[in-house]
Amino acid sequence: MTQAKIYPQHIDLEPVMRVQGTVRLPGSKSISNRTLLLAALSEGTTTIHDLLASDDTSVMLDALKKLGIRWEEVDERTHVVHGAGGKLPVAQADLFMGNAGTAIRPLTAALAVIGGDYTLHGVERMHERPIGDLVDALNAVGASIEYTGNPGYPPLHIRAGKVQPDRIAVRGNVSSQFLTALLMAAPLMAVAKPVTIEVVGELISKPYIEITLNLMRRFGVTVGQDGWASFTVQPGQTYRSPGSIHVEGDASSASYFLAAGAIAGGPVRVEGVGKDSIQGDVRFADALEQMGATITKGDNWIEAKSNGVLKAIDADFNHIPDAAMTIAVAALYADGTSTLRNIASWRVKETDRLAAMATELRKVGATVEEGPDYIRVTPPDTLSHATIDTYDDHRMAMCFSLASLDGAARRGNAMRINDPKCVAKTFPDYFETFSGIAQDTLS
Ligand SMILES: O=C(O)C1=C[C@@H](OP(=O)(O)O)[C@@H](O)[C@H](O)C1
Ligand SMILES: C=C(OP(=O)(O)O)C(=O)O
Repeated sequence: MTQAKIYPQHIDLEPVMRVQGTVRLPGSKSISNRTLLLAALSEGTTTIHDLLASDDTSVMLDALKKLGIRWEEVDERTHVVHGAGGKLPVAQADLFMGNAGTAIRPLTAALAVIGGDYTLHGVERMHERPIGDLVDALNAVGASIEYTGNPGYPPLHIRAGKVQPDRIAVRGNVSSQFLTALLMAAPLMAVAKPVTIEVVGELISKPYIEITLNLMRRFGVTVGQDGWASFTVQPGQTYRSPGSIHVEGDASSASYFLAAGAIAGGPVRVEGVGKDSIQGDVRFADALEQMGATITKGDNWIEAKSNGVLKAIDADFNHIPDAAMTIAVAALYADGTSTLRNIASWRVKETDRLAAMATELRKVGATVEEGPDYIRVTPPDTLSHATIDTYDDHRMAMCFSLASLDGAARRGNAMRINDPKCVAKTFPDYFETFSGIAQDTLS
C-alpha cells in the first residue's frame, strides 16, 4: 500500500506498478439527493441507508433543514427523514446550493410549485451553470422565478406562483436534470388533472431519467411515458414513504477503480453496485470491456482485470457523461487514438471539462484534439510527470490519479494533483481509497 501524502495544496502520487483489491463504494450522489428530496416531499418517515456523505448531499440536507424538514443522522450510515407531505414548513429561506446540480435543479422546481419566498445560490461556478431551460419551463406555466444575477443562471429568487398546468415543455439538450426536476415536482402540480411534460428537441443523459422514474415509483408515483418525448403524471398521486430505502454505491465513483484494474493488473472489485444497478454509469464497465478488459459482475459487485494494453475506443458517450471522463484518461493506456463523441454537456458541468481534459492530458504527453462535442486522445510512448490542475472539479482530480499507474515508465516521478480536496463534492476520502488498491509503488 502506498502512503498517500495529502498536502493542503496538492497530493503527490508515486508511480504505481500494480493495483489489486476491493473497494467499498460511497453512496450514489444521484440516488442520495433524489431520495432526500422525495423523502422530504412524502407522507411518512423514511429511513435511508448508506446515504452519500459529501458536499453535494450536505447542501441538500442543510437546505431541507432550513425549509423546516426534520431529519436525523442515526449513525454514519443511517438517516431518518420526516416527510412533510408535499408542503414545506418554512415559507421563506435563503439556500446555499454549493455546486450541486442534483440539489439546485430539483429544489428549484419543487419550491416554485409549492410556493414561498426563496433564494437559491451557490459557488461561483454554480452561477455559470445554466438553469434557464428549467426556469423558462416553470415560468411559462405560472411560476414566479427571477434571476438576481445573470439571466439564465443562478442565483434565483422564487416567489409564490400558481403552477397547475396541463402541459409543460422543457428542452433536454443542455442537462437532463431539468426534466428530472419537473418530473419530481409533477405530482405536486397534478392536483385535479394530468400533467404532461414534453421534451423539446434532443434529450441527453437519458439513464439519469431512469433513475428519477425508478425512485419516484418507490415513493408511490408512477409516470406514463411516450418514449423519451413526453411523460405524464396522473392526478391524485402523492409521494408516500417506502419506509426504508437503500442507496446503491456510486457507479460514477466506481469508474476510477474499475479503470485502474483494467490498466494495471487487477483484479479490482467495487462493492455496492452490481448487475441490477439502476445507475446508467454501470455501463462504463461495457466500455472497459470493449477496450479489452475482463469484467465480471455479481449482484452487488463489479470487478475489472487487465489483459495487457487496452484497445483504443471510438464511441458515443452521451449516456454516461460523468464516467466517460474516466475513459478519456484510460485512453492514455490504449494502443492507439480513442475518440469520445457526443459529450457537449461536459462544457457546462463543474468546469468546461472538454477544455480542462484536453489541457491536462497534453501535460502528460498526449496528443489531443478538442472538438465542440468530442475529444480525441492519442497516448504518448511514455507518460510525462506533470502537475495536474483540477479546476475545482472532483472528477478531474479522481480521473488523473490514474495517470500515476504508469509506474515502470516514470521511475521516481510522482504525479502531482493540485487542490485534491475538491473530491469532497462526491468522494471525500477518494485518495485514501485509491492508495488502498496500489500494490507496488516506485519512488
Ligand atoms: O441527474 C443526475 O443525477 C445527473 C445527471 C447528469 O447531468 P446532465 O443531465 O446535466 O448531463 C450527470 O452529469 C450529473 O452528475 C448527475
Ligand atoms: C456533473 C456533475 O455534477 P452535478 O450533479 O453538479 O451536475 C458530476 O458530478 O460530474
